Amino acid sequence: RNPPPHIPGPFLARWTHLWLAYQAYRGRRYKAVHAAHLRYGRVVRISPNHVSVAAPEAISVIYGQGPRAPAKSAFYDAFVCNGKPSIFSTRDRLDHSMKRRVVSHAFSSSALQEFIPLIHSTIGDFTQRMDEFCAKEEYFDALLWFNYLAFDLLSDLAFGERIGMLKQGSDLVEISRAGETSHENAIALVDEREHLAAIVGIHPLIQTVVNSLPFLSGNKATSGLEELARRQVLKRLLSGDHRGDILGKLIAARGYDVRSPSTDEIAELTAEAVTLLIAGSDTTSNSIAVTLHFIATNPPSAKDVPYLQATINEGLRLHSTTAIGLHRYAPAGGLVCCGHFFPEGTELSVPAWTIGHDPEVWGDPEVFRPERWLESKENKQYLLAFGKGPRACIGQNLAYIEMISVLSTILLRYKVEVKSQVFETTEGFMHKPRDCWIKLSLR
Ligand code: HEM
Repeated sequence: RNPPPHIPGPFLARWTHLWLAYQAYRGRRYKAVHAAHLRYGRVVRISPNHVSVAAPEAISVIYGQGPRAPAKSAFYDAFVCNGKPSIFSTRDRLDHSMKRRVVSHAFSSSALQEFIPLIHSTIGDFTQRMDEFCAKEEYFDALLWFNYLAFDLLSDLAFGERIGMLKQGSDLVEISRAGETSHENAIALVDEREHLAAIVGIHPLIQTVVNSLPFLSGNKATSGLEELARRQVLKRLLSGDHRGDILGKLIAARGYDVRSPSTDEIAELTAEAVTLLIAGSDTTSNSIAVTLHFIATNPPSAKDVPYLQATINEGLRLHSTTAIGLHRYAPAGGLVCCGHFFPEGTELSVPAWTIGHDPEVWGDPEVFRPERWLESKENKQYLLAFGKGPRACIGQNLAYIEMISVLSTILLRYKVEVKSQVFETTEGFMHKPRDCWIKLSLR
């Protein structure tokens, strides 16, 4: 079942999963895998049973459609919440198609049209808070505020109620554990859960050992987020409301009786709610922060919506919000990719950061040049920020609406100065900036 023995890779990675797990622990997996590709070539072993393929032609093979499409690997078990796989973490093809059909109601173009006034109203509140920073004429960490905005936006669309971070100017949320209530930072909970999952997902044994240690901060973060999501789900069910929020659409599509939901139904909705909270907030806010940084540190240019969308794509590529390769298994009968045969069960991935920085694909990959997206529509097939194939991001259109609305509001209303020309990043499952210090003044 192991991949062919001649595939090169870092010495330790040939023998143990701990090499990759250690890189993930250090928050630099994408850098280590990229360095391995520079040294060993396009096809590299990054764990005893895992081969990273940094070739554009591998994208449609490893993330392909159809009955023999490689399925998500056991890596995703680390993202299962409450013992119930969500649309994101389920590995079973049938279960996934059924969930995707149900969830897609909430992301259809008519649903997105309904969401636009809600998005604008939350951005209105965000703008008020930004005006206060303008008046202070001081640098502030805008990443925090993009996070508050994204959480409020997402909770409004998902549960029909904003968590209220913009209003309180903080991400503290109430969490009850074993009868005790405390206030915890929601953003830290998301970061810790995501980071832990990205490490332990690398091998089932690591998952078993780490999951048995409930005192670890990542495990506490998981239970905290589950509790937060379960509370929102119960509140939403008990309200008996018929609002068109994402949870409402899920409940309707499933035909659940909101007056007497079963434990199983609550667990399922909670798993989807945690996924929405994590997948929909952190990702968008980090992408907004890096794109704003790139805009502020590069010469000003035309500002219409297609150009802004091109700018966002360039930010997603250059920073690579999704930087690691997303894990898949070679299907029954194996798979041929880039001239190699991989037996069934070989873990395979295409490293998003490496593809986003491949000179053969982009020509000048280190240059921030939004025009490349207007020059060629072909480029989109190499942008891995939203994944590809049947498991690609279902929230992609919503994310673009959010990012375009927020960035155009900021750029039209304020002049933006960044404190530093460079930003430091870290990596959990997603690749994110550590902060985004800016100063705003009214135009
Ligand atoms: C810039 C913003 C975003 C980025 C970069 C992003 C990235 C991704 C990626 C890379 C995947 C595929 C993961 C994999 O194969 O392992 C994914 C899946 C997913 N995303 Fe997003 N996402 C973003 C915004 C959103 C939003 C706003 C939502 C919802 C509110 C969302 C919900 C989901 C869901 C539910 C999945 C699982 C889809 C499936 O397996 O069928 N995402 N996202």
